[in-house]
Amino acid sequence: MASTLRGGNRLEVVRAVTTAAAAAPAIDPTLQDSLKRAVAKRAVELVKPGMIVGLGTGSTSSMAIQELGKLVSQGKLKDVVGVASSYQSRILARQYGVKTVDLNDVNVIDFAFDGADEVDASMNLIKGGGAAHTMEKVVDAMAKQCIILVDQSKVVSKLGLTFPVPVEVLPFAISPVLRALVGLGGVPEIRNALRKDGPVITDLGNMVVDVRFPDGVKNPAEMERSINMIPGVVESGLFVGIANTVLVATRDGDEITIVELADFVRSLKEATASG
Ligand SMILES: O=C(CO)[C@H](O)[C@H](O)COP(=O)(O)O
Repeated sequence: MASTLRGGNRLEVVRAVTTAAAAAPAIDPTLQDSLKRAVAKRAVELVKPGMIVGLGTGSTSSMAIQELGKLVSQGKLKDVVGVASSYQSRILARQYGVKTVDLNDVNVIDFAFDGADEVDASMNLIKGGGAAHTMEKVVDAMAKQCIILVDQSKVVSKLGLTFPVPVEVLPFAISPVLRALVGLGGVPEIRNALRKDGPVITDLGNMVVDVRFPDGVKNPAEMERSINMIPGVVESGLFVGIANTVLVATRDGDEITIVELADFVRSLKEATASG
């Protein structure tokens, strides 16, 4: 799968990959929605009848659940069941006619799709923009094949320069955890709800702390371990070694193209080298 990056698209992509500042959105929201829809459709083409499917959380995963529901209702995917990673994905699955089972009722998940907030060239991820990363990590890690769906603006050269690392924390332990995160070089901030006063409370009843790292995350595997070692931390939004495939939706002239991450990164480097 190859992608040719042209004109404004290339500049836009290069900016998304190299920028340290998040002042302006890296991508036009309408284009981003079209890219998300396209990659969501591609993901569900990979689902086979009889599969147990991990259902990610977020807008891209929501589109994939809708697309999955369409195929199920057309009778093209018999005996598919979903394992939800949040209330959002469970409710959507029900709404779109995808049966769900409890995670504890399955021994294996055949295939999981999920979104991400940032992806680096080694398929390390930042997740948790929707505060669902703890359950997502369990579902994604259990899958034989975990496929991550992103638009081009999510691909970065280094994690954490733009998006903070979300950390789910037991409310009981919030103060010591905040201090420990500072000790790791982070600038933590408790995430506040938008349409509720006070903090976001996750589906599991915990708080979320967004941790900024001024120079980005140097070693994602080490940082994931260090954060998860802090007593009171439930789970960090760094996902290392979980994704098997990352599909990137990119605009190619007037067309939307879906490419694998390695191809996307290669074409980006070629485009940058050729000026
Ligand atoms: O990790 C997540 C939720 O906790 C989402 O997958 C991530 O935030 C990406 O979301 P979107 O597809 O809406 O851009």
